[in-house]
Amino acid sequence: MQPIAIFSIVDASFRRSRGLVTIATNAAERLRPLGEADPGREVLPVRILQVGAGNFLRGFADWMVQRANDAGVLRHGIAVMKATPRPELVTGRLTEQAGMFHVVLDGVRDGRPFSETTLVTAVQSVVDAYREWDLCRDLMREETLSLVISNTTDAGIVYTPDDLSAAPPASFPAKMTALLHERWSHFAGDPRRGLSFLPCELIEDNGATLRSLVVRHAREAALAPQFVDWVTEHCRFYDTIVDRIVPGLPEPEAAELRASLGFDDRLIVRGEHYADWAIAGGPAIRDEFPLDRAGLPVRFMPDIRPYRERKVRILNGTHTAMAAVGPLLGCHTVRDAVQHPAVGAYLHHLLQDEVLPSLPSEDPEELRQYTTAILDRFRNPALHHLLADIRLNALAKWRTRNLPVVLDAWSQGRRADLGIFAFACLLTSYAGAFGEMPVRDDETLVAGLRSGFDATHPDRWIADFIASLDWPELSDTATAARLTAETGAHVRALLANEPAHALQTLLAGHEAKSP
Ligand SMILES: NC(=O)c1ccc[n+]([C@@H]2O[C@H](COP(=O)([O-])OP(=O)(O)OC[C@H]3O[C@@H](n4cnc5c(N)ncnc54)[C@H](O)[C@@H]3O)[C@@H](O)[C@H]2O)c1
Ligand SMILES: O=P(O)(O)OC[C@@H](O)[C@@H](O)[C@H](O)[C@H](O)CO
Repeated sequence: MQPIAIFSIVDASFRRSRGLVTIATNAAERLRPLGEADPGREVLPVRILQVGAGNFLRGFADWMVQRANDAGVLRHGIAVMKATPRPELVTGRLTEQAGMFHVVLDGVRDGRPFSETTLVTAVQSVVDAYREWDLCRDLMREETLSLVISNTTDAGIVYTPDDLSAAPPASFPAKMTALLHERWSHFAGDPRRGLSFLPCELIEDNGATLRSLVVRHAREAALAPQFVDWVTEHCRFYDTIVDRIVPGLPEPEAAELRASLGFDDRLIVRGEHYADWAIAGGPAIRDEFPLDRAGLPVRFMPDIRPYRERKVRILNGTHTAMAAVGPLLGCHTVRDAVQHPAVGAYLHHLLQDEVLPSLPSEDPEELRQYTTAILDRFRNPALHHLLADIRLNALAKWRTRNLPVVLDAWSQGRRADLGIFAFACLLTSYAGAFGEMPVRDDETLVAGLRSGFDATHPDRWIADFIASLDWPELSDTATAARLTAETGAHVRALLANEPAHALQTLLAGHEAKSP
């Protein structure tokens, strides 16, 4: 077995070592503070496997681990695994930068601009599942390893038939199954070597779903029943819900930040100061990963489902709606949308009249304050959160974040015109009704929308599109018919007038009906 190699700034040569790391020889130069001495970086035991190294994990989980390490609460090194086959700059840069990068948190505190910068040095190694699968397997033989943190987007925790003997298996759950099997074999089923999974994907029951997929892959591959028992009894899969807005950082702004920091850091991530990590677990995970004891915003609780639902419906659902409606009225960023007179009013009514009534709460005032705080976060002057980025895969997001609000409203005898208006905006703009806008969504669905589009007879087009959706929520004929009819009405209004006019008319009618 190859030993795990680590980045160390103390090792100024950053030579390629025998183990997990490919290290650029000039990494120390690239990250050294201009004119300052080598900070003398500590070598940490690798306790965390991190799957993915996107903006969010860097600005949230890595930031938390770093803060807890700095506070002396943890001494955790992170091994990052690149788990997608496509070429990607981030992990390459991470290797070049010896695993280090800056997290800049910007916002307003006590009415004044507030900014805080953290240099993350916790990442000790980077492995590529597609080029270095053997090294990923070696990592599983490390005694110190105890946690797996992932963010593979909403598309990562899914079942597809897979080959566990491939190098690597294709899907994230199948990769985890193969790696866990390696660990189980190496440690001869030792119960103490089970791992704790903290998935950050925003899907419902993320931990439980990942566990069920690992067990399914193990059974389908006819792995030993003792392995399945070890997974279910000695590995722990926690449901978690994460919250921190971490938009991508476009190059002109990134260059400014690099200049102001004095580091040639190509992986700077910028986000808001607010953060919340709710983990469905008790004393065991809290003792294993006591981030809260370092003053970090992490909560351990028996059931996170209510928190997840309100966060996804209020924050992410509002993001999805504004990303559908805002660009049609000239808004480019989240702040543009909340500050736009008509779009802002639309979002206010969407939240007050459709989203909040869909969320049962013992403390409505607390829920209102939570909502107000989210709208304030959307106004953060330091962040330029592009609606175009949030529109990525917006059809699936509307389905998981907005459609449940619509269906709850209907089942409670209320209307949900505003949520459906967002769907109509999405469909018409994807079809090209308002000129060419960049579309990054399910290619089959978008092709269907475009080929069938008929501005003069939109009803048939909408009916065909909704009938083509393989969404179990619409399997009931009456529900599908109602969504078709109501979306069709909004589409006709959008096509007959400018979107701004359609929105004004919708709001005027809505306000007239509101109590
Ligand atoms: N950025 C935020 O503000 C924020 C906040 C909370 C949650 N999230 C969630 O994070 C995700 C987006 O992350 P980001 O903003 O860091 O984007 P990003 O594009 O920077 O990173 C996405 C990461 O996911 C990895 N990935 C994608 N598909 C994968 C797969 N099938 N298997 C393994 N890895 C896979 C990519 O390699 C990359 O590392 C979304 O699902 C979002 O809901 C983002
Ligand atoms: O990242 P997405 O594309 O799934 O969703 C866009 C935003 O709604 C999301 O990233 C939020 O900023 C985040 O969930 C805040 O915690």
